[in-house]
Amino acid sequence: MSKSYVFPEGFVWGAATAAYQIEGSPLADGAGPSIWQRFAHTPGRMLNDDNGDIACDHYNRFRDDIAIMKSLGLQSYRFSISWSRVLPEGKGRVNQKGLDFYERLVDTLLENDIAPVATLFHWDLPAALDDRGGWLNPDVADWFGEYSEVMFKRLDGRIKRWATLNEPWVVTDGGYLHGALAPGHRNRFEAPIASHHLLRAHGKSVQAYRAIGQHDIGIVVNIEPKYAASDSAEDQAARDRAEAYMNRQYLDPVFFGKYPEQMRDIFGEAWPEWPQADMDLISQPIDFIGVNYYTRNVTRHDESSWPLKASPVRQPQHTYTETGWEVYPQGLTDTLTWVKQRYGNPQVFITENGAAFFDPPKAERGRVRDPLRVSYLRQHLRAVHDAIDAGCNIGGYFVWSLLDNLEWSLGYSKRFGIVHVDYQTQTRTPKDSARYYAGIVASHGARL
Ligand SMILES: OC[C@@H]1[C@@H](O)[C@H](O)[C@@H](O)c2[nH]c(CCc3ccccc3)c[n+]21
Repeated sequence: MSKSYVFPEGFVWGAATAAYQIEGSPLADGAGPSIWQRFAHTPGRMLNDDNGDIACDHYNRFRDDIAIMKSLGLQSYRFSISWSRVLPEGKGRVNQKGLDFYERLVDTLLENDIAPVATLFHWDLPAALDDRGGWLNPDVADWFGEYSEVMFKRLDGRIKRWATLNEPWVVTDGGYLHGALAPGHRNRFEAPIASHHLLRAHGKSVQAYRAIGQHDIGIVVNIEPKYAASDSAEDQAARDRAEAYMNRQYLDPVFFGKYPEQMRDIFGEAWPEWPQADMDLISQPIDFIGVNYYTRNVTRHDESSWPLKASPVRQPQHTYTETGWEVYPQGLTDTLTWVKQRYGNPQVFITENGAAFFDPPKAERGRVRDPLRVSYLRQHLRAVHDAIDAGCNIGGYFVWSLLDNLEWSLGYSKRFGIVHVDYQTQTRTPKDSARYYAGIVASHGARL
């Protein structure tokens, strides 16, 4: 007898996007540049010299995109707010037209019975703040608190679920340690400082919310479960370091008020000591966490890898996506039960889960067949249900992504959308996976 995959009453079905990846018009209506607008116009940083000047033109087409969400039966939509649209210099003067865009977006979502979930920071730091040191300047926490307050005052109540940061790990590892993402630094001493200031900024935003907000606030982290490649002590230690570095470096401070002990092993002299007052600010209570899950990592000790001394071991028995990620749905169940067990079963939303497989640049007679993505979604939604059966407190699921969009420095080469975008005509075409997902939503999982 196969089990029923009907999800609990109130489980929320949604899709996710981010501002710089879909909006286009980055400087319209008084918006200031972000570090991603600057990075994307820096020769050599972006595949095919792609940039977000147009992207999915969502800034102009958001009503059509909301109509698509409605047609799919989505109950919620996770998007991010471009800080420099609202505060062109990152602080001080508010650009009302920038705020107006997000107000129109939110009101149109509500008119269509779609609950907005807003991420305040999804990597696009105002360039004016980067000129002042960005995440390396301790004042950035106050700047983020000020921006948060502007947004809470204008939209709290219509937005009932706020996320402060999207994936501080990626911001630090990509933007300050390895340099593949904006602002493109490669500095072992900067990375821990950026991480800490990101978490302090999270804390200032939560503090601001507790003073004026009436609903829920949390943080979104990417979790990639680590599995030792062998029983050897060095592979186990490598796994522990990798788990501390990616999966615990942010959640341990938020939930326990302290960093994993492995951080000093990893960064050595580059790992500072921080005051307890900072850890108290970082670890004030939140209402939920967003978990972004894509893949797992089978980890071995690797003396040559920097700074982790750990490397992934490829798993040829499994399918890999266009971004080189192993399809491993059990890793999502393992991630959710790990969060439950380690952090006391907090409310979790899967705020991103999805895959890039090859999709054609144009639809064929109004159709885009994406069987691998349909299979990916089925397997991972079943994995979520298994975690709920194991007692995990899961509030909902947001597929990444609603639309094909700008995959950061990989440009438009990777398509994660359940809705296809023809970048030459801006035509949207729901893929087979969108129809599949709509059926899951309509049956609340019964058709899984
Ligand atoms: O790469 C797909 C998406 C991005 O388009 C989103 O903006 C971003 O939030 C996002 N994060 C991740 C996970 C990052 C990650 C994957 C695997 C290993 C380490 C980190 C995947 N994605």
